[in-house]
Amino acid sequence: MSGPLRSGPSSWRRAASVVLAAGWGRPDPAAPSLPAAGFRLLLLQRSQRQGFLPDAHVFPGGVLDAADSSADWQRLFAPHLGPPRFGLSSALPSRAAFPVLPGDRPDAADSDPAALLDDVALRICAIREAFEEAGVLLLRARGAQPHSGPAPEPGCALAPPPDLEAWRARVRSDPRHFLHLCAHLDCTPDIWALHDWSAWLTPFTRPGGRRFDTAFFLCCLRKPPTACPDMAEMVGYQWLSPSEATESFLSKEIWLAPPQFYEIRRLANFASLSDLHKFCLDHALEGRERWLPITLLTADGALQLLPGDELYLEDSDYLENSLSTEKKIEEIMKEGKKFHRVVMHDRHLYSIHVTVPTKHKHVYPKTYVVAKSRV
Ligand SMILES: CC(C)(COP(=O)(O)O)[C@@H](O)C(=O)NCCC(=O)NCCSC(=O)CCC(=O)O
Ligand SMILES: Nc1ncnc2c1ncn2[C@@H]1O[C@H](COP(=O)(O)O)[C@@H](OP(=O)(O)O)[C@H]1O
Ligand SMILES: [Mg+2]
Repeated sequence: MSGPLRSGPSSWRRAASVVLAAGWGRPDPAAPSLPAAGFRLLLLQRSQRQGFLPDAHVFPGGVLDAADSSADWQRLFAPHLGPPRFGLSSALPSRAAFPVLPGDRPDAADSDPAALLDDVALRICAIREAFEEAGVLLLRARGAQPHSGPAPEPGCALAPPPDLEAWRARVRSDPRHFLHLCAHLDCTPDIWALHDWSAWLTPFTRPGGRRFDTAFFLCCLRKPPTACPDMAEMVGYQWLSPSEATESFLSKEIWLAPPQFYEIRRLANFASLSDLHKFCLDHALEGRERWLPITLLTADGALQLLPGDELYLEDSDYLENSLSTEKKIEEIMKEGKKFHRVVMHDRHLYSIHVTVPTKHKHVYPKTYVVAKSRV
């Protein structure tokens, strides 16, 4: 296996995404007032003109803007909820030491006492992006009974305002308008409905490639809100269950990048929306981990190695390099036992191998191997 050749440091963009899981299917006839049993996920189709992941299906999300941590939000959250956490439950213990990014900095609020904490600002970013990209408003009326900590039940998105398109154009041109929209609707971003879920760093693929440091939040909704892609950055959308999304990917109807595929397979562990929501409430994560997948190029495909895998190297050289081998995937898989990896046989054929125990009370996907006839 060959190792690193030095290349310059990437510039990292901080970003946030929200995985929207909405109740789907017929309610139980025995308990019609309860929400539907199953759930589907909102996947947005990126434009082919995007510089990064063109045409991919992704969860709503994008780059953190200074407006997301503006102290001006404090007035909107008042009088019930105040800084620093605005009623969010206590902070997760800080992340593992690896990897440290060149641009890692203290929480914005450490350097500017008026700025919002990253935990709050990243949630506002994900909620703003869901509005910009899908027209979905994850907002909460300011007059609603304040609750301390995460939302006890899955909620609903707010009905879009009649002048949705005008507002969306304003917010897209200047993210500061998102606060004005919230004030106009007498709402706050529903930061309590977004649960910490995961964090992914874009793996190194080539020098100068775009790199994101993305926080993923999970939000359960009782029913799917109307989604309306902006038809610029996003040109389509689908609500798909984890198994439907997997099938659509394998049959080449949609393309998913490995982190999205991993998250979809992780969500396949949950049989119902209430199981998923209960998991988010009961298993509030015990720690924050940010994963840097390391790419291992093989003779016939590639692997993305994740922390805990026996080939994973906690070495900062792999922030800017991949590994390579002349061996084939099958050979590499026969040699090992301790797996936490996504195997990329080709662009539409991934498998996931997990034999490591989970950390921080999270759940990992089950090993997912596609039938030999499809390989
Ligand atoms: C898509 C986002 C990076 C936001 O981008 P935007 O253009 O909207 O600002 C983000 O939502 C996201 O998905 N982040 C997850 C981490 C990430 O970077 N995922 C892509 C991984 S690319 C990869 O694995 C290479 C695989 C390949 O090209 O075959
Ligand atoms: N009409 C359009 N077609 C393609 N991409 C668009 C677009 N309008 C905006 N974008 C791109 O979408 C990205 C914005 O993503 P987000 O707000 O989710 O972070 C930006 O990419 P760049 O980062 O390449 O400029 C922006 O250029
Ligand atoms: Mg985006």
